[in-house]
Amino acid sequence: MSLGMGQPVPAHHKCKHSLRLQQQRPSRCLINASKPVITRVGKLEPHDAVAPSTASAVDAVVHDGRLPFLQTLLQFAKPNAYAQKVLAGHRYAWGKMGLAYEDALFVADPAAARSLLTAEWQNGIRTEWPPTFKALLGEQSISILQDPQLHSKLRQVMGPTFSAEAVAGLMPGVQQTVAKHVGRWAQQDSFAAYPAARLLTFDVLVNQALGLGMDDDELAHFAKVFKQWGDGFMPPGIDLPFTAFGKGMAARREMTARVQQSLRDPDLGEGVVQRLRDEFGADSQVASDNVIVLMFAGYDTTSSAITYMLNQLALNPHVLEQMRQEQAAVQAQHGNQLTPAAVAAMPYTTAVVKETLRTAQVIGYVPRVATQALKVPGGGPELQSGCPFIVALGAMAASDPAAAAAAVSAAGQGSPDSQAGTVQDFRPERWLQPELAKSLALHQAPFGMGAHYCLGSQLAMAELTAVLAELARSYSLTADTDTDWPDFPIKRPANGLPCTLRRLATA
Ligand code: HEM
Repeated sequence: MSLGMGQPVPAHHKCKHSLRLQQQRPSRCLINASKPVITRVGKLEPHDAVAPSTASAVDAVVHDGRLPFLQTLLQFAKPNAYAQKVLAGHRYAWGKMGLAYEDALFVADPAAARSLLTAEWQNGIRTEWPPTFKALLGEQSISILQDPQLHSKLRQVMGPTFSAEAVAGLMPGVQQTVAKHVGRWAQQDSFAAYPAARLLTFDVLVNQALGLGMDDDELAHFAKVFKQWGDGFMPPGIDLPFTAFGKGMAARREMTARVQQSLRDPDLGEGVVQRLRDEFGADSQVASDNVIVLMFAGYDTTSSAITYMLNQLALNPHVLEQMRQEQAAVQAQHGNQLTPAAVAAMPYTTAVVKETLRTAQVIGYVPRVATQALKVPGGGPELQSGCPFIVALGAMAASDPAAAAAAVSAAGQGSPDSQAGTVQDFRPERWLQPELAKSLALHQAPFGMGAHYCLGSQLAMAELTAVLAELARSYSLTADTDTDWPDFPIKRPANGLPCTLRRLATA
């Protein structure tokens, strides 16, 4: 799901003081701000990866990452990059957020972030969405609702569809859908990867995961409706027929009507839609809001990741080559089906999926608000009730010393492609090095953490794996990778990523 940092926070949750007051007296959001700001102390160092922060007075020091007004505009096009700029390599930073230019705490300490999000309901932490998100997703959707019992019930009802076992059962359909779309891509001289990946993930979602039974025409129509709906999330959210938000709301009404048609269908097959209906009733808003939120959460995110993966493969042909060898061995032993045993026999391909998610940072941050006074665990600062904060997943991932360590070790071995040696280098093999596992597990959280941990992570991994297997087994790939990647409302290539696929003579 894409999350909006560059969005106004509702007034009742704002820290009320101005920037000028912030600089003159202790912040309402940050009790320890009266201490002197010593930015060096809070900086993430490589040893932090293996020794997560423990209670310590010095950790409470927060970097002052408040940027000049013009620089805060970066949050609207590249909020993940903005969060990293505010943090500037520190565990915690005090930065500006949203149209209203509010103060928020940015958190990049992996242990503290995990601890905060794991117990978020108990700690009075809530997801904090701007009004456009609430209106477009629905007040009763799992991401928006503020009732812990209903949240837990929804996870129980929807979870079984997305468990590892259930996704293994969906895999034949996912694999078939992927083969159909990739085959169509290869029939064109060139195709734009981003819209093509969107159509693929929409197909998987509505027909495999949700069982809504859309044919190609309806699929193409609702993919457009969905785009119109997605465009509505951009602020300022004025509900008129000609504004993006107004058109988004019209799209939501059309989607709700289509979802309700399935909910009321007596022949509806087994699955998550049927379970929502049985639990909450065919006409309930809880059921329809949560079918829609599943589409929202699973569509843009996965298509963004697939597109970024194609970009990385085009830039790193040796990775595709290495997967080809692995896939040939897997096919020889397990046949063509991506059974659990076959997937378990492809560690390098799985490492490519993980490295894609690490470098793509599809969701670079998750926004929250403290609804009661809160001490950030592990010696972090204190927040007062009403203070917004951002868990900066992207900054955390980028501070992972395992990334830099792999680059350094590859350079030491004289690897030909190791000159750059930065954490952004695409090196799937880092996931196969046992000595880096602890650090990667601590810092990499592409699917979030804790109470709101991504419900569809297994499905997303399955889709990425199926695309990689299909490409490596049967196609060569080139792409125009010379493009910018804005990341709001979702990370995507400005040029759509024109690609060419050719079927291998041996396929
Ligand atoms: C690469 C693809 C994906 C990424 C990177 C991703 C990432 C995330 C993240 C970071 C969160 C946590 C948000 C928060 O803490 O506020 C989340 C939540 C969620 N995701 Fe995903 N996701 C992906 C694919 C999917 C798919 C395929 C589905 C299902 C079809 C899905 C369903 C959900 C749902 C329902 C939630 C809300 C869970 C809750 O609030 O309890 N996601 N996702």
